[in-house]
Amino acid sequence: MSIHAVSVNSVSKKFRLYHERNQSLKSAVLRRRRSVHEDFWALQDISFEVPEGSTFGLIGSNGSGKSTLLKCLARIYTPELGSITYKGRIAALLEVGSGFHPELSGRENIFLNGSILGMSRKEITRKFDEIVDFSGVEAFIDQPVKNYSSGMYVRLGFSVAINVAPDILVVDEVLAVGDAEFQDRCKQKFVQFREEGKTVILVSHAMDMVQDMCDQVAWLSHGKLVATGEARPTIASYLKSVEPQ
Ligand SMILES: Nc1ncnc2c1ncn2[C@@H]1O[C@H](COP(=O)(O)OP(=O)(O)OP(=O)(O)O)[C@@H](O)[C@H]1O
Repeated sequence: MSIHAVSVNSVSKKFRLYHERNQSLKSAVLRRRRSVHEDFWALQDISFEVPEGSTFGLIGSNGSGKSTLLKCLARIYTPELGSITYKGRIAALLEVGSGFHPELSGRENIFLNGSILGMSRKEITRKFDEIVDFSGVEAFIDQPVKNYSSGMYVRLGFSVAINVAPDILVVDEVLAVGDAEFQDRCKQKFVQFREEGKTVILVSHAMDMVQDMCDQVAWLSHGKLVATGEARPTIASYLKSVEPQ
């Protein structure tokens, strides 16, 4: 029986879409404080399991709910319905620069981001050199990160996230921002993760990369789960579904 690193149980996530939001006190009074909105279910009744030690991809067209699901997995969003259970420590790398303060230096941000991700100061100090080495931004480590390029942000963010020694690493499309050499290094790191029995969950539109790296995928469409399964056949079905007729 395989052990699950993550179990997603009937998860639904709703957003409120405002049509006429009250922008002023006057409009609030005139409309008796009611804003006009409708509920939009970005995820509906999603259930699947991610086997421990696997690399797992989320695929689907634009707006299908992949990033929303990743944010639920990273506990940034709380689903209205359903639950997610985890086995182990989770670290997430979602948006370029998330968890970084622009005015602080790279060095200070390593400590800030590391502690947000659950590392102690001692642990960060011990891993500091390794984090900087992997990121390749040592020449700029004492510059405020607001002066970094988006690739440099991602390098540093990814480097901190993998050094948290997570059991589960959740990564959004951000890696696409890094250059080819950095992407290669990240891929090698994912392979090493798998060998160490760790779990990676990633979102990407690069189907060749997903096929290359993932054991299994979940395919989303309009907030619903179409299929989960072995990467190759599931990606083939997804690509067939989006082919022009
Ligand atoms: N904060 C939000 N408020 C309202 N609607 C949102 C919010 N975030 C996402 N949505 C909506 O939820 C749906 C799913 O969005 P999501 O970003 O999860 O899709 P995605 O599959 O990651 O898309 P892409 O491939 O373009 O990155 C979209 O219709 C989007 O407009």
